[in-house]
Amino acid sequence: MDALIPRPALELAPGVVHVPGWLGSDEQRELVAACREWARGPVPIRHTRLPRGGVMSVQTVCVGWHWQPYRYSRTADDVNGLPVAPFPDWLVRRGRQAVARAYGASAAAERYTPDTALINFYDGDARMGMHQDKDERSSAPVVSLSIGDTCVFRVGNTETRNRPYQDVELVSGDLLVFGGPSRYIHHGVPKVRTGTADPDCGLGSGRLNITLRETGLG
Ligand SMILES: O=C(O)CCC(=O)C(=O)O
Ligand SMILES: [Fe+2]
Repeated sequence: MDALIPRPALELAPGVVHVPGWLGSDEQRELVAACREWARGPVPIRHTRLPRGGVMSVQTVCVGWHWQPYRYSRTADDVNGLPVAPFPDWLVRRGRQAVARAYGASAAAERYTPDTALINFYDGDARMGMHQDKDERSSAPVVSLSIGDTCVFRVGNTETRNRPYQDVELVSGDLLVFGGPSRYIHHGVPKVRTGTADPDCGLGSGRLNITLRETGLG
């Protein structure tokens, strides 16, 4: 849905680029359809268990490599032990397009080869606390795609989980890339605005976020 007031692409901090409306409705629906399949199996989407006994409020399924706190493996040892679905070539290409859009076309964007996707589904009161994505051995950028309900995404700093930070709204179809000096920023999702999804995005309710990453694992 085109906003009445256009939202320009912005570099929020060095290496953090927000591109509103990067994905069209058709592209969003294709991603939603792919995520629905991955959510069914071979490893079903679930609330990730944390080492101290809690569970995350978001539901997550992984492609390429399985993430569990705080490591990657080929098999989902904390779910059903099965190998996760392979990372498709079309998603590598999508990741390269995202990096090129955010940072400009370059040899580095062409070399970007994400090999894991974490697919998070937020419903009800699901949120994500401030954290760093630091279980990857590669320092290549993280590409984040948002579909469905709008959320408040908190862009923090590399030093602490606290201020300074800035809050941005991620709307259905938005791209956010964080890399370079901001690859290890703390970030989180303090709020999802229930019922704000674009009706054309393919998701009836809730919010879907897909992050593409290079694990740097062989
Ligand atoms: O849902 C989001 O926008 C962020 C997800 C995230 O930070 C993560 O999966 O590590
Ligand atoms: Fe993250």
